[in-house]
Amino acid sequence: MSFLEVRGLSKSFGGVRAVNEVSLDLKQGELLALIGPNGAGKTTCFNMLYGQLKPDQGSVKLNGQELVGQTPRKIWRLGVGRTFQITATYASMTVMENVQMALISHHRGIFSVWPPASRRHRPEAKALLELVGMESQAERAASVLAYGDLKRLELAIALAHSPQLLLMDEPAAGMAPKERVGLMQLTADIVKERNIGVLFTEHDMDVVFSHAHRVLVLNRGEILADGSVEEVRANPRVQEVYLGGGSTFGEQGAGEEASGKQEGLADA
Ligand SMILES: Nc1ncnc2c1ncn2[C@@H]1O[C@H](COP(=O)(O)OP(=O)(O)OP(=O)(O)O)[C@@H](O)[C@H]1O
Repeated sequence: MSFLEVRGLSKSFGGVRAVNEVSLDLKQGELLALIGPNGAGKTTCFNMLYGQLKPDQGSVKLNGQELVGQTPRKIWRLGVGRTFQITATYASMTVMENVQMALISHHRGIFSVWPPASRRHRPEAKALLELVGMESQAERAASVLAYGDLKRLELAIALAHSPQLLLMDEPAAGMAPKERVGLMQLTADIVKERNIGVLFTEHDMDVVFSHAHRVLVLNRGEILADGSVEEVRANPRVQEVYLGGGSTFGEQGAGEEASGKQEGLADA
């Protein structure tokens, strides 16, 4: 059963209809990709789901509770986490301290002098670092981490709040191909193990086709297709939007020529 129900979400900026009557459902344990060409409305959708942007109309229900009109803080409290394209960590703190701070916030801790933050929630923080494969780097400063490790740390921070729904904004952007596969496999494992729902945007089609359980295609603010990887790949309208109708998703390298920012449209 769907725990996230989005109905008729719309947003205009002046004369631009950025998102038009978008509806979607997400189940627990599902990894749903939201894809579309540049300017399709993906970020606008994410910002509305997370309360950073007020929709002109529509509804976003998490377990039946309306999120539209709530602040991002309240939405976060209700169980929605988000990771961003630009990782948000405290550079001067260690990896462990970053996760501890997130746990203090989750447990509504007060930043009192005693006990010091460095002693709080250590076992829980350690378990989260183990989950994302970062336990060996726990005492390193976040500032010296490789980009891929920063993304893993960001995931641990987002999970510290035990979200039911995780919104991931281009999680694999800027990563080397091997790191991308590793991060997405980790995300897929976490989705399964914790039975959470993940909605992610992505321009790298290899990442989408290898890991998404279902794919939603946006074009000019409207949903063009919603289905399994196989259904979406075979959809002529999707191929038209991405590749100008001149090729298919299965053809090596076709995507880069036709769609600028889109990457890796070869067979996943
Ligand atoms: N704050 C804003 N003010 C005016 N227009 C905006 C604003 N935010 C987005 N838009 C417009 O809304 C449309 C959808 O933009 P959005 O950023 O949601 O697309 P996107 O699919 O996330 O694109 P990209 O893949 O390039 O990040 C675009 O035409 C964009 O120019």
